[in-house]
Amino acid sequence: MTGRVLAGPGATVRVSSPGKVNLFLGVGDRREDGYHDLVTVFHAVDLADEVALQPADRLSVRTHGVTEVVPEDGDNLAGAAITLLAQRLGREPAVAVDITKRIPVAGGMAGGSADAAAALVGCAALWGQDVPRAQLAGWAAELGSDVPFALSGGTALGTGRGERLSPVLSRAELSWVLAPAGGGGLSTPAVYTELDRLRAAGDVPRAGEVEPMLAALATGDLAGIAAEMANDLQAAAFSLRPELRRTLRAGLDAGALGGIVSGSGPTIALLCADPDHAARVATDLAGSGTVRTVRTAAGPAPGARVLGGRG
Ligand SMILES: C[C@@](CO)(OP(=O)(O)O)[C@H](O)COP(=O)(O)OP(=O)(O)OC[C@H]1O[C@@H](n2ccc(N)nc2=O)[C@H](O)[C@@H]1O
Ligand SMILES: Nc1ncnc2c1ncn2[C@@H]1O[C@H](COP(=O)(O)OP(=O)(O)O)[C@@H](O)[C@H]1O
Repeated sequence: MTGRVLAGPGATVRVSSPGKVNLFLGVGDRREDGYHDLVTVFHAVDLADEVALQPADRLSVRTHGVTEVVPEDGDNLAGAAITLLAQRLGREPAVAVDITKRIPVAGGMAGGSADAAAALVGCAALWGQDVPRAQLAGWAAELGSDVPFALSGGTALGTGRGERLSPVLSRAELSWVLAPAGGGGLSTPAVYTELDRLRAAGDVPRAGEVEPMLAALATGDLAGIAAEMANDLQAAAFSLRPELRRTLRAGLDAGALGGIVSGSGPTIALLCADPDHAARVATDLAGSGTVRTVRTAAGPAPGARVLGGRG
């Protein structure tokens, strides 16, 4: 159940919600409904957005901390989440939302999904509604394939279009260097479409089986995790953004254990041995001239959760 929060007039509920890296992303062929069946290992990282919600006369959504164009109000995924929740609970979506964005926009790290999950959890708390987690996860899946995982966080196996989750036993604490590529984000549908095009044009290697990754996670075998990282969307992201190859190469040359395009990209995620190693790789990569910004992060991180700061 979500926690019951008795929010008085003017109260603010703050929620932290994580970005993700797909440690493994196997993509099937395009389905009749336009989606692709996935076998993916989601891994939440502590690069998180913070979403503040307050009672108001009407729905409004503002974002801070990004230069990219992010839709506001009902077109923002957080606004869409509040509209859906209000409908289901028979209420007015009268909430002012303020999002501090840290997750790169359109970066393949599911930042919009994180904000949608935060809005669901935060609004339920603001309205003092005990919504069972399974109910919330069902509504999350209506908002987007990645939204249920942003609710759960941790490390999880995703199937279906990514919305069906099962727990993954993981003993690994992972240290990351994240390099959001310059030149703006990549559109998720465009990357899936490019993969379909590449597959129709020739033989594109597929990610293989997920079991070796699950085994490496279960034993906390960092070298095994690095070796088993795979992403079927990577070839499509490289095709649309060829310079990503250079960033990945520079990260590996800087000593990362392994590297991958995160989801549909263009963020490059580099696995490191520990936080100190990540800091060294980040410094080297920043000096390589192949990226504009570099961040470090750690996982697994918890899913969307109320921080409790109200008043
Ligand atoms: C690629 C992934 C990997 O985790 O993440 P991102 O790179 O976006 O973070 C996800 O599959 C993105 O999930 P999400 O961004 O929630 O996608 P949705 O809103 O559900 O769908 C947007 C569009 O992406 C395509 N899509 C999405 C999921 C899926 N399993 N197959 C698809 O083909 C479809 O064209 C769909 O219309
Ligand atoms: N709260 C939000 N944060 C970021 N992007 C959003 C949000 N709401 C809607 N969007 C739209 O969704 C698109 C994909 O955003 P995002 O979730 O950051 O990327 P990705 O799908 O690559 O993980 C953005 O280009 C933006 O137009």
